[in-house]
Amino acid sequence: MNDWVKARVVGKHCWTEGLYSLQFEAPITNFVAGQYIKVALDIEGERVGRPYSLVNAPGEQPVEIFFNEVPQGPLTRPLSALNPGDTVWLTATASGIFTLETVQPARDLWMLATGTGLGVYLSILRSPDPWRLFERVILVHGVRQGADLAYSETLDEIANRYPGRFTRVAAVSRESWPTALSGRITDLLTSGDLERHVDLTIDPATSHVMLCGNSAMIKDAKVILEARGLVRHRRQVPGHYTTEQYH
Ligand SMILES: Cc1cc2nc3c(=O)[nH]c(=O)nc-3n(C[C@H](O)[C@H](O)[C@H](O)COP(=O)(O)OP(=O)(O)OC[C@H]3O[C@@H](n4cnc5c(N)ncnc54)[C@H](O)[C@@H]3O)c2cc1C
Repeated sequence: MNDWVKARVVGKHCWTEGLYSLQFEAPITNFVAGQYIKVALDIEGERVGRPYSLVNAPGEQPVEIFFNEVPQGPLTRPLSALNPGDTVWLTATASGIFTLETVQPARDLWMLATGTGLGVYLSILRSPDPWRLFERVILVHGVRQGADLAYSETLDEIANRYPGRFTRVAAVSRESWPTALSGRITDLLTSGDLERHVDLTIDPATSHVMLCGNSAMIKDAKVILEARGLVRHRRQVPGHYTTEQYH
């Protein structure tokens, strides 16, 4: 059973066609960075809910999600039509284990995201956790078009707050973009271009890798990482990479 609470939309941002952030006034503060809530609307008499990572840090308001419209998706089309003042249902309790809670400290934390998978890392980056556990944090955001590179001001602020410790890499796969590497994250891993660009190597002795986004990226990245000796992290058996699959 979901513990639904009614929440009011207090902010909306459209980054580019079909790519949105929504902010809610809701009593959800007690969560671990990296967790998600469910967001629901009553559509034709039925409550349609889907999980969304929290973008805000624990204790910060407003509650925020980052999502893209999915053609024929039952929820995202009506969700993107909401405006400040409208109401939605949210689960009051956040869930999920894609957090840094059980991860062993290492030198480098690599956060690899495709599309809206960026959102979960914003919450983690805004929390004290990565800065307590890792010396260097490398965020890699893979998108199809340069216009999909959302939250750049937020990422600039984080870079300014942690000089020399935070590196952010954009990878754009379907067009050439001035500030980005060209290609998919997995291809840039295979070619070595990503690590050459950052001047760091993903290695089980020094790295923890988080993977968030679509199933193809996660499946291919797992193969690449395991070939290099990284093993999946589990609560009871610490390893080197963790995953959160959105679709
Ligand atoms: C733990 C978890 C956290 C998630 N967090 C986020 C988040 O922060 N932001 C976000 O945008 N989505 C997130 N998702 C996906 C989200 O829950 C919905 O599936 C998505 O927003 C589409 O909802 P829908 O009802 O319109 O379509 P659905 O009925 O959910 O899906 C319709 C079809 O679209 C595919 N699909 C789902 N999401 C996408 C996508 N983003 N792009 C392309 N195809 C997709 C599904 O695999 C399915 O085939 C998360 C999923 C999980 C499991």
